Amino acid sequence: MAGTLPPLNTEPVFKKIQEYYNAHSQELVIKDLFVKDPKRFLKYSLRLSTPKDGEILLDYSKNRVNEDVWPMLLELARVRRVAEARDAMFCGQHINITENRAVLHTALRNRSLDPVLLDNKDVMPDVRAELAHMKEFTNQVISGVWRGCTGKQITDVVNIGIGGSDLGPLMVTESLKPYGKGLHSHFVSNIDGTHMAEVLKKVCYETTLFIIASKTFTTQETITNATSAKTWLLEHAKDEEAVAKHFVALSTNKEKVTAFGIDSKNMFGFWDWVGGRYSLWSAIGLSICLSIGFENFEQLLDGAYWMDNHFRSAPFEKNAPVILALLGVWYSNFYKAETHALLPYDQYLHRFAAYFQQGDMESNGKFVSKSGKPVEYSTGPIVWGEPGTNGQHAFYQLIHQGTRLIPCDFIAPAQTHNPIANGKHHKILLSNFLAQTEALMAGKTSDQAREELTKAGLCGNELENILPHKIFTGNRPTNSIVCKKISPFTLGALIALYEHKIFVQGIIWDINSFDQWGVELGKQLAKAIEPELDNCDEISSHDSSTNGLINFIKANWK
Ligand SMILES: O=P(O)(O)OC[C@H]1O[C@H](O)[C@H](O)[C@@H](O)[C@@H]1O
Repeated sequence: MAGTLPPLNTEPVFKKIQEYYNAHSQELVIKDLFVKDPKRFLKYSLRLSTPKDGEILLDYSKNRVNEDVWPMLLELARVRRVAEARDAMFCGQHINITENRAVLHTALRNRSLDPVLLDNKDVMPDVRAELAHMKEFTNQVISGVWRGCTGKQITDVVNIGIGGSDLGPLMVTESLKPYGKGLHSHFVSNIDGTHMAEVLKKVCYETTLFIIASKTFTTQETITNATSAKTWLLEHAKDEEAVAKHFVALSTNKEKVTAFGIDSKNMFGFWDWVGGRYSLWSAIGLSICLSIGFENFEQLLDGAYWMDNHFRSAPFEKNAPVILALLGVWYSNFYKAETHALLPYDQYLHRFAAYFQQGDMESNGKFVSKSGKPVEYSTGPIVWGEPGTNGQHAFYQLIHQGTRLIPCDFIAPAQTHNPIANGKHHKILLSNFLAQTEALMAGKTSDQAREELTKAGLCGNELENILPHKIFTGNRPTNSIVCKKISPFTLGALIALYEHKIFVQGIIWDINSFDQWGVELGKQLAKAIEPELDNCDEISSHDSSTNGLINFIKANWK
């Protein structure tokens, strides 16, 4: 395993980058860099030649990097021993040190015949057996061989899970809707009874399959929702035997699944070396299989596997996850950017940013290094975003003219699945995709704004008063990722690209990207509060704010 790293800010190359930033950051004006170097696009873009569904283009030329700083950033990845850490992950070392676990979601999409050894045992036979089980079940449900308790074919699938057991399947199912095989997919995650109640209004017990997705099978929201779904089914079916036809479980915890009343024959397993937020490639992907069919799920795995190999083999200067990671480090640690926006120009990708909010923020939202010492630099950014062009009419104002620097990734497919109105919609969508990164980079100078206002007939005080509001400082950095179309293969590759970006950043920041202790405290306190909501007694055991809130709720809930 890679040895201990010194604090990032003490690395000589980090200090060199800091010095460079202090002396030269004002000179890094992206539009000027393009003027100076006609080959800039070629130098700072990467065409990923995938074997299926076309190339993927990563254009990172609209960033505040030049030939001085970029090699130093690449050097930073080397001195932080990213390659060694990457190999340790792929080779099954226990890199999740606080839980003493390997991190092997890449084995789930290992499409080669090579073994993947974990503590000297090949995990691949178990992985393949689980995939075979998923395939068999998926085909049975889609073809109508698997039937509900009254003999009717399944028409609706309800995935009950939360966090990693919800966001991945939901995002992929939405992203790949054009590949749907006819079943209706629903997702219930929130403990708020409204989520379950609204889904139950839409489905019929005879034709609905509930998938209870939970790595631990102890998550309060999921178990409560699953219990309510079971009660609902039994109220209608009036037969305990119905559970076996309408409930399956996806989990690592056989004991708890059986205790819940789901037969282990109807359980799809995975392992503690699959992190929740990296689990869509495992049995947790069953709702994806049921939506798009098993062959398409395999394509998703193929795409991710292709990206895994790219990450493992490409030199850093041509390695897409490493490039994205280094740009993120540059803006987070030197420009002190707080956030990173993911902006897909594809309506099907409308949950992409939400998915990577968990992927990134749960992985890299850490304040201590692997050795347990507080870090003296910022780690994971706030990740957010909405699909274009909706975002343009909402929050892009701040990206263009606000006081904060917000690095953005723009993602678009050249082809749409829905070329309605003779492709007009997609042409407008792509024009906006292209215009935004150009506008963010180029901005609008005072002279340009003045000229426009003059042409519009303004002059004197009227012109001078409005002028400052019309200026765009520009120089706002973006990456553009373009693929041919959003296919299962391409999506698999895109997801793996971001997973590995997050991994590389975690290594550079020397944090454990694979635990999530930060979500525990709130759960503990909620457990303590729950019994206090059982009666109308006035509560005084907390701080006065929490007491006040509890007592207000109690006074108003009836
Ligand atoms: O799959 P489960 O065990 O039900 O866990 C669901 C989710 O809950 C936890 O609180 C974690 O923060 C997530 O990483 C996890 O994905």
